[in-house]
Amino acid sequence: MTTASQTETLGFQTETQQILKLMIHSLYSNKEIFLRELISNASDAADKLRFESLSDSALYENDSELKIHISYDKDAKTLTLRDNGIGMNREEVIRNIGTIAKSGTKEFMQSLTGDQAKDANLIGQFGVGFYSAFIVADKVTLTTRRAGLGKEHGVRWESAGEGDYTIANVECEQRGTEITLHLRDDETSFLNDWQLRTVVKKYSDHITLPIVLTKEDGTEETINQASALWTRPKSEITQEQYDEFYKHVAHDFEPPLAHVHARVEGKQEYTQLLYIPQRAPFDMWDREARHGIKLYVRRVFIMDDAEQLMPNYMRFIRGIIDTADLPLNVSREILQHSKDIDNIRAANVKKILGVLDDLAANQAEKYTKFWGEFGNVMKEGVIEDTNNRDRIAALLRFASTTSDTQAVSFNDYIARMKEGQDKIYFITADNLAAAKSSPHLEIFRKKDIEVLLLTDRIDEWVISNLQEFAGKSLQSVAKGGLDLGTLEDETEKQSQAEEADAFRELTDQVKATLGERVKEVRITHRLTDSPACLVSDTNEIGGNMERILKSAGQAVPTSKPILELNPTHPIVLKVKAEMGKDKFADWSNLLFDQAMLAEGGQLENPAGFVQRLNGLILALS
Ligand SMILES: Nc1ncnc2c1ncn2[C@@H]1O[C@H](COP(=O)(O)OP(=O)(O)OP(=O)(O)O)[C@@H](O)[C@H]1O
Repeated sequence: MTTASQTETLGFQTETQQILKLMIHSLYSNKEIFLRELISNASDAADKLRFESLSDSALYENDSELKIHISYDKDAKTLTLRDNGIGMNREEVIRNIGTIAKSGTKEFMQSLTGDQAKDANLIGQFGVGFYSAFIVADKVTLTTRRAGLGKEHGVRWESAGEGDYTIANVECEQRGTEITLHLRDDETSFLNDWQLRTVVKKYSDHITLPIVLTKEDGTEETINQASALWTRPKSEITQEQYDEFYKHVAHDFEPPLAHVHARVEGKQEYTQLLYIPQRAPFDMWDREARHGIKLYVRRVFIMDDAEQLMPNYMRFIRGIIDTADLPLNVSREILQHSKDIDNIRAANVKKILGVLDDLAANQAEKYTKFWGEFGNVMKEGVIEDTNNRDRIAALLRFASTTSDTQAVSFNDYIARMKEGQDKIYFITADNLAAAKSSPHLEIFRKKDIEVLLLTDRIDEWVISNLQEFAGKSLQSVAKGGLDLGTLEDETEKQSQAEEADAFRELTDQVKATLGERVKEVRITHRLTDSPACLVSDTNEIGGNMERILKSAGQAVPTSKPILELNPTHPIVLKVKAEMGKDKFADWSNLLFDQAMLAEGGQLENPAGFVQRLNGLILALS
């Protein structure tokens, strides 16, 4: 039980201390942002109060004019921010202020390099929030009372930002949170009307609540516009204001990559202000990741992370939707079954795809950055969003035999197709090096036909969901018989048929030797440099997919590969000459094993392979 004034000294989590230290060092050159962060929190606290009051208006305690106050005391060298928002109870203070409890904290700590410039970027991305106060203050006192609790339930938290903090229960007349920064001796330049006005204007003009400064002469002045940014006409909003608003809603430190702002009128009425971040958040692959955007109903904040407003594959989009069509008491459950919300989500997706189309067409550098950060998530869209599949497919970028980076679109590929080529060729592999050196590419190199190199795990699913693009079917170069259609002339086809006959006895005998390890053995002309390769049947899942599924612990139907031999390769000719002799079985197995290794597979019996290899080397020498 807590008694009034119960004082405790508690230690920060280890991570909190480390992050704090790093933050103070790395953000020092940009120290004024602490004001933005504290104002942003105060504004969120007001939003939360407004929302909770919808179902319990007593929470306003006869004080419904929500505001943020800034005042300072030159003699005491203190700067104070006060809000009459939701406030916190003791437990909430310990949980929210005493820890940096975020998903991704561990990943974040691991990603630190020790290089200050690099880490400064990362810390901004991670989110600095309340702790940025310690950039300029050597002591911070936070006094707060949660709306609806009696005045004896106030809490005072105090810390010098080193190892620990104290927390005590105090009487607190006013609901909300007051934060006093005891500024370091060299940070007193903030104790100045002009300086405060300038910084607030720069970073926090978009804040919907009035920010009231008590000036040196004791008079008060509202120093921001205090109207919701998204309700202002686009022509009156500067890029900088859009950027600062983004930082507030996204808790990001860097400006966004792009935004879209639109008002929809007619049957439904709503405003969209959506942003594409520059960088993927740390928790993008975390199941618990933040997802969705802020929902407002007629400018009243309703909820954060309204995941119904964005499909999963656009979970990195931040921003707000303000609608006139929902009741103020709308809940997450209602959102799940709302036709209005479905329509807004569909419209959001269209808007974001529109922005991406535009970046891809007109701002290549930005699009490349986007793809690097979010490409793998966008690929989920091909699987998830059948309505927009073709549009998303056009936004995909791949590595190919002409590009080591993921920069080739299907349209680029099609534009470079050879005369007579009617398929989009690709290969899937575990990594780029394996894809590039795959024997399956040899004939394509020889004929100068581009092949897409797909090395992300999700690519297998993307391809099987797409099947074709713009009427051109997607063809794995490692599946089925090689059919280059009109890319081959009649004489080539003729000589291939003749070779298949000439090698029939060999292929039959290799098949007899390998038995159950292979489905079939045949002659191929897809190889120029390698003696052999494995392919899978058209309807089977393929080696790469099989390995992915196995490593994910899934039961995989066993499919036997087809062994193809290169009739012009000296080793194959050597094996042909060995027919009927002692070493023939060793040679046959060797061909199979090396083909398996070349495609990134694993041998069932590696020691047996080495023994055979050594035996053959010795026999040759
Ligand atoms: N003025 C305030 N009133 C009420 N609660 C607050 C206030 N300031 C902070 N909090 C609480 O403390 C939490 C932590 O704040 P902090 O600024 O460190 O992180 P954040 O705002 O959640 O995220 P970020 O660090 O990305 O900005 C907030 O989520 C909120 O619950």
